[in-house]
Amino acid sequence: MENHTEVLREVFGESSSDGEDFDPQLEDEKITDPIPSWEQIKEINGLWLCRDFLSPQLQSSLVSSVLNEGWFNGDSHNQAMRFGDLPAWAIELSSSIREAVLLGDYVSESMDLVTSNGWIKPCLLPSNLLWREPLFDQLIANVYHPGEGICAHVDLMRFEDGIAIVSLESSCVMHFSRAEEGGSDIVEDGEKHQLMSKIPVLLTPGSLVLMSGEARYRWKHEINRKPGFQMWDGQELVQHRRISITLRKLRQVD
Ligand SMILES: O=C(O)CCC(=O)C(=O)O
Ligand SMILES: [Fe+2]
Repeated sequence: MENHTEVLREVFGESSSDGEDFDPQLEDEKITDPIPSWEQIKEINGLWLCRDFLSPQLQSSLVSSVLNEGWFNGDSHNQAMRFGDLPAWAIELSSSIREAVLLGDYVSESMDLVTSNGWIKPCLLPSNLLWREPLFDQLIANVYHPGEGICAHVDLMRFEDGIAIVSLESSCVMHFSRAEEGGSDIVEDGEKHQLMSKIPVLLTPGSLVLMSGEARYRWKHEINRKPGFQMWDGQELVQHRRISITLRKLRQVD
């Protein structure tokens, strides 16, 4: 962000003091409590994870809001999509995402921008995406029972760049693999194995994933919850129901 003071002023309001210039240092406690901690997935440009995005209370209230929509009342339904006007809770969720990005960028930019080797810290989400209106206008809520997941895919091109996924309930491992075809495949015992290894990312309840740029367009993501695939730290994760909320923006058609 170019001017954080302005941005923070806009989002969090004026300083409570007497009209003096806004001083982020003085405002620290108000605006950085709690500070979201963002982790960059180093192997994949544009992939960020915020593990403490939603407190346990906010997680349960979000689960209630989703279930209260009645989308999953029949056993056969495990996915719901909404376009355009999103439910109030989803609009609130979008605002919290924008806020978490702003706070994350604010915290990292308050440190030295340029490191000793001249490398500039990448931002969480390019500002043209962060400030578009609305930030998101499409949502998918998925409910996964134990053993259920989602095949490797790149999200459809009908959606713009900048995709957010909020995870609730059971933890899972999402794997990322390069979307490029051919090149590095080898054939062994009649099966195709990709030389390129998959990058595992642990999605704990209440976490937020942000995908933009390469992470969104050049990497596939998948969740394989078949036995043996949900390994983390040498242990297989115990599976319960998992709910995810994916937020995206539809591409404008000219
Ligand atoms: O459930 C998830 O965490 C991912 C969902 C997803 O990738 C999608 O709906 O495109
Ligand atoms: Fe996806």
